[in-house]
Amino acid sequence: MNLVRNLRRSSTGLISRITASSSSFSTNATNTSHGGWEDREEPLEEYAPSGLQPVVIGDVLGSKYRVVSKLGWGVYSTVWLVQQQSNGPFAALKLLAGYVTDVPQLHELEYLQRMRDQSPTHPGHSHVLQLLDHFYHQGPTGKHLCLVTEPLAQDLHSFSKRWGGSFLPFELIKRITRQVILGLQYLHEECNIIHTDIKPANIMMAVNNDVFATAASFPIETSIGNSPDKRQITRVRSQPIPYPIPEGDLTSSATWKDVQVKLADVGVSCWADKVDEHFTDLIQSPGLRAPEVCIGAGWGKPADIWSLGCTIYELYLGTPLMRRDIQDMSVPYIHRLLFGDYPPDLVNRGKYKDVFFNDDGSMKVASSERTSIDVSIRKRGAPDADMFIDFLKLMLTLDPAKRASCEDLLAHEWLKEIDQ
Ligand SMILES: Nc1ncnc2c1ncn2[C@@H]1O[C@H](COP(=O)(O)OP(=O)(O)OP(=O)(O)O)[C@@H](O)[C@H]1O
Repeated sequence: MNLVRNLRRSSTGLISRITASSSSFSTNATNTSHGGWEDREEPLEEYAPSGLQPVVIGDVLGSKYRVVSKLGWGVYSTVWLVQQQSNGPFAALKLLAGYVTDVPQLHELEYLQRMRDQSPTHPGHSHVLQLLDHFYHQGPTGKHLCLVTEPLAQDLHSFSKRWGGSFLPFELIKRITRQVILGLQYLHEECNIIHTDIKPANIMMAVNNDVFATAASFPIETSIGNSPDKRQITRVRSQPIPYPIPEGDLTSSATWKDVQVKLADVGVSCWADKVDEHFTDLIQSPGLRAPEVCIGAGWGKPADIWSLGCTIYELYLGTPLMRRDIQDMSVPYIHRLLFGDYPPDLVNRGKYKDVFFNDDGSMKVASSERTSIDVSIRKRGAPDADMFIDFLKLMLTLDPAKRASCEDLLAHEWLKEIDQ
């Protein structure tokens, strides 16, 4: 049951992962049992048999990785900043819950191996998370897969929040967009992987080793609690690494020339030729869910392109296309409001068409209301707003057969002046 609950929560994003903001760096070490930050960390119930493995700062895992701080956590894992020797390079160690090893549909290790080894010279290779090592850790409650990857700084969701009410600069958005598309092209065309959960929180920013060295010197906050089987668990406050905003004119392309982002979290991805073996048809977070997924019409690589469109919209406007707490059932209605009627062919293929559509093909919640994303995009006042709208709509095309591929997107004029 726990497993099913976890799989379901992860696949639909019903639990939002809340990572500590950069302000966590200014906190002092404490040892409180209850308080604010603990509520935003992994629930103690996850430390059940076959669940998460408790970790203490200073632990050595895999005989050589010393735990320095905590980078974050997810529904399947906790993620730690580790170092092999003092002054040595840092790495991120994802310690997966014990039950993950028993789920045949979860192939995170295989995806990461494919991503590392398939085509290292492809321009998208440097825009996907890189695996460095892996091993199994035998703890008192079971065997845990540990994935050692390159360490990254904060994700684009938390980075955008740091800008408060201001928009991310256009030049930065273009650069990020091009890199994410390259990374996705690499996954789709070279690795044969469908990501299934493209969203700002799964795109992370790369920084050099010095940034981790500085971060490693900040105080750590911990708290003691009890697991369901009454073990004493030390929980550690997450300290994702804030991306250092460069000096200079933030509207200039040159200022952002070194920015590098990577597609991360292939935990619920699938092989493009084995979609049927994926553990759920209801992939993606509801607000970024493709029309074909919503109505059960079968999905493939184009579903990632839809989520990519939602992601880029969010980076451009600083606000998601749909509220994060949108209900599964409401999503097709919002699609209609924003983008018009679902194509009849698509509706006819939908396993759940009766949930949303009447026999005559009209939607059950009838509304003549329409709105357009164009207005809010133009309000940002970019000289090339129309070009951007055209670019975005190649991704936010209701019919998956007509949606752009990564290759189409990379050839679009909106990206033409970006060189990396
Ligand atoms: N390589 C990395 N470098 C830095 N931080 C990382 C890295 N990998 C993961 N994290 C942090 O750990 C968190 C959890 O990782 P990840 O999303 O891969 O786990 P998950 O268990 O698959 O979670 P979920 O499915 O809930 O997203 C991320 O949100 C991020 O904050």
